[in-house]
Amino acid sequence: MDTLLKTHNKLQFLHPIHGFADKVSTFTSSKPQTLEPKYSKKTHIKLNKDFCLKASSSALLELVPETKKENLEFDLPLYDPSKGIVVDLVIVGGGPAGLAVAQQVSAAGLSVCSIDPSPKLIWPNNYGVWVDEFEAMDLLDCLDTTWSGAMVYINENSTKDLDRPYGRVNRKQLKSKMMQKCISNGVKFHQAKVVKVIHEEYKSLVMCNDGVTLQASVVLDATGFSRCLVEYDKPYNPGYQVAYGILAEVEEHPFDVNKMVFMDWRDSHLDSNKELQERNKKIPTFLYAMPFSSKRIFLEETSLVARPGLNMKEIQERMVARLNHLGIKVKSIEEDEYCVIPMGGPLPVLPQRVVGIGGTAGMVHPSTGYMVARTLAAAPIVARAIVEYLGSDRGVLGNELSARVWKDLWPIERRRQREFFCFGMDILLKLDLDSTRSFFDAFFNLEPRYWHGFLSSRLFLPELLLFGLSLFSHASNPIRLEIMAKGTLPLVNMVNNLLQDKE
Ligand SMILES: CC(C)=CCC/C(C)=C/C=C/C(C)=C/C=C/C(C)=C/C=C/C=C(C)/C=C/C=C(C)/C=C/C=C(\C)CCC=C(C)C
Repeated sequence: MDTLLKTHNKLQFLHPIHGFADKVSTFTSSKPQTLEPKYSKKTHIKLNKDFCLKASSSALLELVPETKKENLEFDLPLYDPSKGIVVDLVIVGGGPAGLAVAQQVSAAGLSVCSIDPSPKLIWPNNYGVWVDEFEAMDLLDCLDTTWSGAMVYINENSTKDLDRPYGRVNRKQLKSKMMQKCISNGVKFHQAKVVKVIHEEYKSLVMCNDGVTLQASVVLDATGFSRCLVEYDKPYNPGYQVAYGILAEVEEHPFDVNKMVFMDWRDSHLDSNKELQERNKKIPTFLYAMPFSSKRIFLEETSLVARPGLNMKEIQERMVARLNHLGIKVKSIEEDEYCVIPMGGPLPVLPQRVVGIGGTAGMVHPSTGYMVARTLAAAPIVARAIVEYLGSDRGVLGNELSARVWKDLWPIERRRQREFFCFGMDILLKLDLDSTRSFFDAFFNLEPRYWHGFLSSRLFLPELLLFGLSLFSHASNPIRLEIMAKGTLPLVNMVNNLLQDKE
């Protein structure tokens, strides 16, 4: 993980592992002040048998072990700078997005070099996806746990039982699988950070912090939210998803191990702390949980989206209060994670010479913060475009080639879809706890094709309009009024943006 990007509302915004991007810009760490991301696995700290968290987040943080970075055991074929050859594609960032494109472009016989400061490091964070999304990409073997469905707790009296299987990504398996394919296809690796790119008419020079310069026909920026090379020309004003999560061994927990907890909006744990409760009513957080067994569970207190992002300490306090209330006694913590995910905001300049994918290319779902599945599904589109244009004898190179790849990545239908998702995010930003509950009550009452399609970016503008109308018709009168009052300006903005965006 590279550099501190910016400090915002006391939160530290870090690069994700280069290019890794669903629930991203996140890091696993033992202490919130730490700027370097850390990764810990199975380094439990064992506690007294009857230790129980008291109402303080510092007690929780004390359980977090010192972290160790875990690397994959691969002998990487290294790029040889002495040869001075022009490679077809240089990919900056070795996250899922970057490796997926590397794997697919190299499979077509083109030369590819992947640049990353830690190419063997296992990606941090617990990534969740809907099982059907990974099944469609033949990646079921990269899920280590699946649940037959998911629960949404709207409030103390109302729940939704979502009949859609959910899974946790096995990040080690996913990365190993991609690396193996890259290696057997002849991808070369260079361990460094990129500091600058200079473009000539038909090739680009990629300069690294170790003094090495690579020459490439195409450069792909897959560095996640660091937006290392891709340029933006509009003010950056995203919402922020902020979350704190722990993978813990507990004495017991109240959740069904066959269902993951997608959202728990209950707030009775804050009854005895009126100040926290008031703040939670204005900017609510929910619990997201993956119960692996009756004694091992991943728990994450999450602010869906806020601008500015919610303070991390506040989130930790809310989490501790919730765990106490639920009677969850944490015995040890395997790892923890801090997540700060920018959502929405403008797209990069389209087109531009450097090509992008993932967070750097605006691919986080603006209403949910999810990205892995969408990015992995976009990788073949980028790879196919690069192979088609670069491999053709039509002489498509330089700016023209990049423009065509960008067009394939962000065709008009996808840009319109994103506008609608940003409109959704603008509404979410304005909802307090009560309205958020009513909103999701209506959302999860929709026909599955609507809510599945919305969350998995499978609906395009005409269907999204039907989705919006259907949500409106399922909503209670107060939330309809709220959508009209708070959604009018975002709706006008969306319509303006849609009208201005020409093919
Ligand atoms: C990194 C890691 C590992 C982590 C991170 C953290 C977490 C855990 C996270 C989680 C998350 C989640 C769970 C999320 C979820 C989300 C969701 C569900 C979302 C949803 C959303 C929705 C929406 C936004 C919707 C919207 C709608 C609308 C806008 C509508 C409207 C309507 C109207 C206005 C009416 C009229 C009509 C038309 C327009 C046509």
